[in-house]
Amino acid sequence: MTELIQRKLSDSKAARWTALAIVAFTMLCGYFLTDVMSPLKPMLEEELAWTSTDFGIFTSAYGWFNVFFLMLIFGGMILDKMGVRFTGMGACCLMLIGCAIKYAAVAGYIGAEGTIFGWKSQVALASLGYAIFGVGVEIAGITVSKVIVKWFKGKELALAMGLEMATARIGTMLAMAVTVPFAKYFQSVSAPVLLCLIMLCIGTISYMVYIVMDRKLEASMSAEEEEKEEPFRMSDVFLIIKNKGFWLIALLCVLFYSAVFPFIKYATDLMVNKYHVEQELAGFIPSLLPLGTLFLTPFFGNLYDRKGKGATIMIIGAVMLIGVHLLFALPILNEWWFATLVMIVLGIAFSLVPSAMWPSVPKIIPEKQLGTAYALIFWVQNWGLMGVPALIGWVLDTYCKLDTTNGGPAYDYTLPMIIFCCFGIVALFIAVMLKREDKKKGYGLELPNIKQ
Ligand SMILES: NCCCC[C@H](N)C(=O)NCC(=O)O
Repeated sequence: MTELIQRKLSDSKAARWTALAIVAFTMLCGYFLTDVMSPLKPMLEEELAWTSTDFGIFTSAYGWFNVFFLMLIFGGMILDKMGVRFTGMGACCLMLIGCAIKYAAVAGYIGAEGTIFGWKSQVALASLGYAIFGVGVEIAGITVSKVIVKWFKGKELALAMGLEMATARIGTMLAMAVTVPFAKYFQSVSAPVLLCLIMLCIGTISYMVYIVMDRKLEASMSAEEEEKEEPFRMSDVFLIIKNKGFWLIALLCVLFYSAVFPFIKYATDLMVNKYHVEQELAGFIPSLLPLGTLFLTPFFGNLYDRKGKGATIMIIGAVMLIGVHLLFALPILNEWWFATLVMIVLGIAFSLVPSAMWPSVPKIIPEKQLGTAYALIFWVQNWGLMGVPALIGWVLDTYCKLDTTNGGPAYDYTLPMIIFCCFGIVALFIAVMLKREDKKKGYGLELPNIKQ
């Protein structure tokens, strides 16, 4: 009797790495727009008369709808109910709409004059666009995490997640390095946003290609495997939020990322103000951060896949984060080369924690609840991504303004850097608790991901 052994499409190395490359490119385009305005802070102040508070409001808009309208949580539920094809396309459309509104505002096509709710119309409309984009890119993020679990579970899961994050961070790196020269070349602060809009169109087309692959993957799955995909139930949310391990990961996530992503928004300005780097070159130093993560996130992901030690990796990352922000806060060595060295260390910390954190979630939460679990973690994280930039903008305007009559720096960044350092300290505390919880519950965070 001939026995037919059915091979899933994801069993093919070429197919699963191709699927990964396609969705990672979509994320690259999303991350480009996420950070494109950061290096433009000094130009926004000079050309559009934005204050640090305006910049802080705009930056915090990223999380408005995700946090207050629970859009991310709905996104996670939609993902678990409707699947990655529908949700991913919806996320791409939201990114495009948000980016178009943001471009129209920064270019002065809408809201060039007047105020809305007491804010400059331009700031309010650019923020609205960014808030819509924020929903899209976050839902795209959880969708892509689920896509990767679908193709890589029991295989090179952490390496794949690391590579996806590394690719996405090329977007952050481009935003840091090319934005100011690009804006100066076209003599327009909005030109880089237009470039992002074009990139997002390409990213959306790329996701359409993935949809074709996803259909083929499902067609290749046995009926038994498809049946395993039980429908999502509301009670799943309660099961997730009753899980202590979930809360520890969510808290570690918000604290760690609050000390990194909002820092990136101000890093170029820090380089100008504390390390006296030329405005046009200042973005290059923070761009080293995502550059380092390009190689290190997959490297640490691979290490986690093969050797385990996920919880320990997160603890080491948190310790490094504290050291880095302390060095940026201290009034020592205000030299560009020192800032560069410290930024490289931050790049290592920023590779360690995500490479272990995201692949640890499927060890704590069952696969059918993963979309919702990632969404809930991103939701908690978005409180930080929304609140911290606004807090730093306000702190800069209120406590850190310097006398600029002799053309010196405009801000003293000591206090903002101490705030970032405090997030690192609490993150370390949570990471230690997570390791203890893992020992108690046996999640297997210290074990390798690859099943022999
Ligand atoms: N600058 C992009 C923000 C994406 C936030 C997203 N919720 C996330 O944390 N993704 C994982 C990562 O490490 O980028």
